[in-house]
Amino acid sequence: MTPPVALTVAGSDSGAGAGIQADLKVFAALRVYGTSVLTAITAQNTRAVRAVSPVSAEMVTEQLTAVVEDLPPLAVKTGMLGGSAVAEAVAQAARDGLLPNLVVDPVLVSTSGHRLGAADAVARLLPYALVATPNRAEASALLGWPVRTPDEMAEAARQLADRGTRYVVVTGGDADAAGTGSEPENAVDALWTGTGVRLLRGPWVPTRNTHGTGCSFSAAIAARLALGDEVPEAVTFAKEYVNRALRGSRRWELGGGHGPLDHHGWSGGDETVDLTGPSGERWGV
Ligand SMILES: Nc1ncnc2c1ncn2[C@@H]1O[C@H](COP(=O)(O)OP(=O)(O)OP(=O)(O)O)[C@@H](O)[C@H]1O
Ligand SMILES: Cc1ncc(COP(=O)(O)O)c(N)n1
Repeated sequence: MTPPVALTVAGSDSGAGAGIQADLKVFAALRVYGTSVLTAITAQNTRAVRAVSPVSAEMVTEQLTAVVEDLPPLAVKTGMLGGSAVAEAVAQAARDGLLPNLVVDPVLVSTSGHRLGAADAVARLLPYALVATPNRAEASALLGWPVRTPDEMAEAARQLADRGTRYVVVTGGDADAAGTGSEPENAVDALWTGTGVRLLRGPWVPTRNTHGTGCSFSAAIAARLALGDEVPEAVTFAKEYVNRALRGSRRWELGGGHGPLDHHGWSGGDETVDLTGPSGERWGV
């Protein structure tokens, strides 16, 4: 059967743990045909981003046109955009109706600490997004106040939806969502559904290999939307997928920094995923 098409509009990560490369791996793992529009080239590995070379807004528009006129996507995700000119080129494509089921991952800073984008550039896309997936730092930068606790994540999701995004998931996976500094029991995300907030809890995976979790999460949402899921189902699926991929690469030794995820389930058998939370509840929405 012909697979559905998804599109990622993002930066290249030469280490291939995040960015375009991660997105295409997720699309392939989830049996969706992935297409790509490059917004920037990064010289990057698991330890650091050494250099960034932006792609011009004109070239981004050319790539978008080439893809959508021949391989129209059923869902689209954006990651690293670089500057405002590229963000505006993508926003124009969205206004032209070329980017259905748009998932915006507001990439601002890499796990290794390098600045990859600007909040005002991301903000241009929020009115056209079906789903936005900021982590707490990104939500803080977009809103101008510090987002730390699950209650604050829920409020941030609601406030960001006021910018025109239908569904907002504020992710808290990158640190202890309760702000205590210790290893959390659950990775908590807050999903604004249009009528209220649901907290999504998944078992915390203790691992250093977290490079590309946010990219993989948003790509998995886009892939599931392309396959016909409603947003809450797509988000739940993506959270389970990332959890499995984190567990799979827990013991991998790739690079000296934050290593990548097991996108293809290669570790499958030896890392069983327990889909019940610590208190026995089934997690998800
Ligand atoms: N160690 C972990 N254990 C379980 N789930 C995690 C862990 N880290 C992240 N997640 C989950 O992964 C998804 C992506 O969230 P995260 O907050 O890491 O994105 P991000 O900070 O944008 O990622 P990155 O910037 O590393 O690409 C969320 O559902 C989050 O709960
Ligand atoms: C090209 C590109 N896009 C996105 C990220 C963010 O991913 P992470 O926060 O895991 O470093 C990245 N490092 N590089």
